[in-house]
Amino acid sequence: MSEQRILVTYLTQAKDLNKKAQAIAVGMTVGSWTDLPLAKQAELAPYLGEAVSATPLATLENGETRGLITVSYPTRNFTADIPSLLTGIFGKLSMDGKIKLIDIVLPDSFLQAFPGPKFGIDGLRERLGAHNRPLLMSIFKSCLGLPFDDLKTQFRAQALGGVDLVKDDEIFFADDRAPFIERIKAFKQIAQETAAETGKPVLYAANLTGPVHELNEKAKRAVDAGADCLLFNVLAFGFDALHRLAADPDVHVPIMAHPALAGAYYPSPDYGIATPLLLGTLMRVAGADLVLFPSPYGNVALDKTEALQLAKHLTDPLNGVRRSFPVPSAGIHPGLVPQLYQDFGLDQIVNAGGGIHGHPGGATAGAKAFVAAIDAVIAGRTLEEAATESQELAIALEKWGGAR
Ligand SMILES: CSCCC(=O)C(=O)COP(=O)(O)O
Repeated sequence: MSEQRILVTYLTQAKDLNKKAQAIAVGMTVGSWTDLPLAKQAELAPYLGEAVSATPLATLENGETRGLITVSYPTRNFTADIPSLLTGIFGKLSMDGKIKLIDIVLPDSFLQAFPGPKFGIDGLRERLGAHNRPLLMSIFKSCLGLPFDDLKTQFRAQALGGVDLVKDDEIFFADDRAPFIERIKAFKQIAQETAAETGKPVLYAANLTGPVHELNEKAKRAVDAGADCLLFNVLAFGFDALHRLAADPDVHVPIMAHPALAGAYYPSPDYGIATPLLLGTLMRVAGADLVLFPSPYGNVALDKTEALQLAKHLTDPLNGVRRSFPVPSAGIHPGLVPQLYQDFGLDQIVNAGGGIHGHPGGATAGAKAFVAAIDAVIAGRTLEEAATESQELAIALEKWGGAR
């Protein structure tokens, strides 16, 4: 059977897109080709990249063509990890003029080396016993420097409002006032108390930080202490750190990927890595169970087409790799729930920090407003109708308005 190849698509510009694709295929693999003696060519042929296609999109004022090119790479060129993949297909190329990495299609033989999410959408729904609605998550605002008791109060308030998950802020590292393991134990205890009151479980996602070689050990200690979920700043640590956590059988809790630093990669139309690949395919393949990304509506907005494509990359069939939960975030308030539902559907997590804590009635009321909004869209009702039965939602709509 012939070796399966990795297909890589780039957006670039050149006088001749076909020639550029050929130059990349050779330059990113064996380095030079036509000048080599025939015997050497035969020896190196199994390692040679191939130009697959060139699709022009526009002719530029300087006479160059802007377009998509696809190059295929033999899987034998890589070790089965994302650092080798990214370096091999885009390492020095990322610094060589206008070129953006758009998509990677990994063959089965290569994908098998990656864990993918341990739990994914179905596993997380199972843990929460919540199958027929978007989930709801709230974010501590703020964490840093607060006394432990304040954090406990914040956790209790969010949980009593009926959220499914509470996550740390991603900038919560200096936790000497509320140490990592102690937080996990304390919030677990509070979660048990609030579940007895509300009838709803709530999971706490603790921010996993520290030296990269200590992460797995720290994650295991968290699991032993009763951790429900881990928040992880994937791009700061590197995709391989996520891969190693997801592949570790002792770290049997869902991992939530935060997009911190992603703005250094995706916003340029000409450079970097496209968001559906960066925060979609790569996060999922490396093992993120939940992936936060900027929603198209908030204060840190992502282009809507890209956000929808990203969510598809997290949830479309991918050779048996579990689906990751899309978590469109930033600037989310209850009035946006119908829009979120229309755009991202059932399998998403509605996630809010300011939209919960900024409620005039406090975090419990803020969470209740979201619960009422989610129940309304699932029942096919308008928020205005639901607000006649939920004072918390009525107050939220008065403060933030409805969907834009
Ligand atoms: C840019 S996506 C990550 C969103 C995030 O981490 C966050 O804290 C959002 O907070 P908000 O108050 O805008 O809900």
